[in-house]
Amino acid sequence: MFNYKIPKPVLYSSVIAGTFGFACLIKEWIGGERYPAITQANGKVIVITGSNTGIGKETAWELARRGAKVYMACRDMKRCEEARESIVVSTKNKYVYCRQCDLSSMKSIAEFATKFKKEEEKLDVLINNAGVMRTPNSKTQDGFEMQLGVNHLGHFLLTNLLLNHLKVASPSRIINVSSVAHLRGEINKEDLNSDKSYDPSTAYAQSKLANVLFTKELAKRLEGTGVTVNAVHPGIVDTEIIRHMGFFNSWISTILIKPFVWPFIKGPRQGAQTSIFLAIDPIVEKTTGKYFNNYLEEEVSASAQDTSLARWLWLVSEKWTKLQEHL
Ligand SMILES: NC(=O)c1ccc[n+]([C@@H]2O[C@H](COP(=O)([O-])OP(=O)(O)OC[C@H]3O[C@@H](n4cnc5c(N)ncnc54)[C@H](O)[C@@H]3O)[C@@H](O)[C@H]2O)c1
Repeated sequence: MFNYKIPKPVLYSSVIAGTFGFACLIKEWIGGERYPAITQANGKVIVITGSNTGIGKETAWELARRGAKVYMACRDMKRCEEARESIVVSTKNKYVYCRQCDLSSMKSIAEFATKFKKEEEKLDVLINNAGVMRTPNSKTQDGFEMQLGVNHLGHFLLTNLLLNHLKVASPSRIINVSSVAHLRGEINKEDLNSDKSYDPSTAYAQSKLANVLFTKELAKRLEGTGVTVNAVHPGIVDTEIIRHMGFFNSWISTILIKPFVWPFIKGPRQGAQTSIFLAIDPIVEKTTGKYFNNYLEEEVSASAQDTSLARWLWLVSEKWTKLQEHL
């Protein structure tokens, strides 16, 4: 009889390596397939908000790799420049630019749009990606609740200011990065700006529902122009979005919780794939007013399908952002 005992160090390291390998396989499976490399973006002018980190940075990298001229519309110019340099070096595409655009300031958004329109004659793709989550109770420079202001109102104004340039490039596309969190969102008509009471999680869900309602209403208003607009849930992605989430952003969580959840959450590159697909794939050139997750169209919540609510939100957003004065 064969009587060979596996030495303990060998046994333990095999178990660890096997478990790690299995975790990697789960992560790849959860992350989904990478968008296939055939579609190029040469000659396309693309604006991506919040593209110095996370999903936005990976979206910028991939579209630059495919030949697009990418404008990184960011709040923090130092971090934007660092990200831009790394993208230019690794993609060898020098047509990647940093431009200041703080979505918590209507003035900054208007300045960005004016400058962009002087620099470019058309815009092929606008990716409204920037976002904040569960911020402490705070207001933007114009007095909007921070999450509603940055995630929805800022993008509402930016998109409207760039619409003519998108029409010039028609067929062209807008992608709004929303979230599965919209499913539990409600639009609080009595206290949209959370002035009377504030809950960080409720305000985030409201802002992400606003992204879907904006997508639906804008798609209607753009019928016949060749400009499409779709929303996306990127998945649960390991990014800096948790920066305001106390314990989950602490070193204790990094040591005790992250190793166990790591296989089940996407990396930023994986989280960017559906945005990239919606930005350039020919198959969705005419698709508009839809919500996607992992390349597939998905149902949205009942509130997100409420057309009169979408119209109400549009009118309020138009008024609050003083859109007509900016046009
Ligand atoms: N990470 C997730 O699990 C997840 C899930 C669902 C949806 N999302 C959405 O994905 C988008 C990207 O988030 P992420 O996960 O990459 O997070 P992230 O924090 O890494 O990136 C967000 C980006 O938005 C920028 N930003 C924040 N405030 C801004 C402002 N005032 N002006 C301009 N830019 C600003 C940040 O600087 C950053 O570049 C967000 O809209 C988020 O709501 C993320």
